Amino acid sequence: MAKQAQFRAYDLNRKKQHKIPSPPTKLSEPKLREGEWKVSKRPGVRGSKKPVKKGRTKKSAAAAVEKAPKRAADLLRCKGGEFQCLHCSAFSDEASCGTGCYKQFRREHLSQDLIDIRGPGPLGYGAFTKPGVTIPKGAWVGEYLGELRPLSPAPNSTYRFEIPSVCAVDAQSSGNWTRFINSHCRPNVKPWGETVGKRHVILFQALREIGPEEEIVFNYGARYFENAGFLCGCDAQKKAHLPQGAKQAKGRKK
Ligand SMILES: C[S@@+](CC[C@H](N)C(=O)[O-])C[C@H]1O[C@@H](n2cnc3c(N)ncnc32)[C@H](O)[C@@H]1O
Repeated sequence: MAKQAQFRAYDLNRKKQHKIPSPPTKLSEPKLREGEWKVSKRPGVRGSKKPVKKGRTKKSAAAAVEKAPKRAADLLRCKGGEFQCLHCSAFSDEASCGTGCYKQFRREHLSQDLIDIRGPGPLGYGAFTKPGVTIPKGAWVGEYLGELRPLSPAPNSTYRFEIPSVCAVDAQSSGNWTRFINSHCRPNVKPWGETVGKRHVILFQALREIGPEEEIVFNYGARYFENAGFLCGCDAQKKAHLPQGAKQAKGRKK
C-alpha cells in the first residue's frame, strides 16, 4: 500500500493551497482496521458477544467463527451468490475474472488526477473538477475508499458507506478524495455498489456531463441527515431541509 499522506486543499477561489489538518490521511487502497475485526469475530452474530447456543457442539461452534480477515482484499472478496464483474462481464464462478480486472479497471477509469479539494466553505471541504477538466456523462469518477469496519447497528461516523452483509467503508480518519464529496439535492454523481474483479467496491458515476471547476456532489438521502441530526444545507433550497429520495450505495440497475 502507498504511504499515507496528508491532503492538500485550495481555498474556495483556487488561489492558495494549504494542508488540511490531519486526520484524515490519504489512502490509495482500502485499509483494514484489524483490531476491530478480531474483537467482533465471535460465534453467532457479527460483533456480538453472545455465548454459543445450546445444542451446538464445540466443532460446529468453531465452524461458525469466521476468521478475522488479514487483508482488505480478503474481506471485500465476493462469497456466494452471483456477481458480474463490471470490467470483464464474467460471473463470479468464471475463472476469466480475477484481481487483474480490478487493477485494470482502476488504471483505465480512476487513475487520472481530475479533482481538487477546496475549502473550507459552508459545508467544510468539497471536491471540484480541476480547471479545464470535463467529465462525460456515465464516466466512473472515483472509488470510495476508507477503513473497513464491521457492520454496526449504531454507526458513529458521518463518513460511512455500507456494503450490505460485508462491512462498512469508513473514511472518517483515512480515505481518498471521494470522502470530500458533499451532499446536494441536485447531484451530478451517484454511488453504486459494484463488483470489479470479484471484489465489492463502491463507485461514483457521473449522472451528466460535469464541467471544469464544478463541485462533485451526490444526494446522501434523508436517512443520512436524520441519523446525523442536522439538515441539508445545500443551495438547492433557501432554507435548511431534508433531501428527498436517494439512498446510499446500491447495486446499479443493469
Ligand atoms: C462525507 S463528508 C463531506 C466532506 C466534508 N465537507 C469535509 O470537510 O470533510 C460529510 C460531512 O460534510 C458536511 N456536509 C456535506 N454535505 C452537506 C450538506 N448538504 N448539508 C450540510 N452538511 C453537509 C457535513 O458535516 C457532513 O457530515
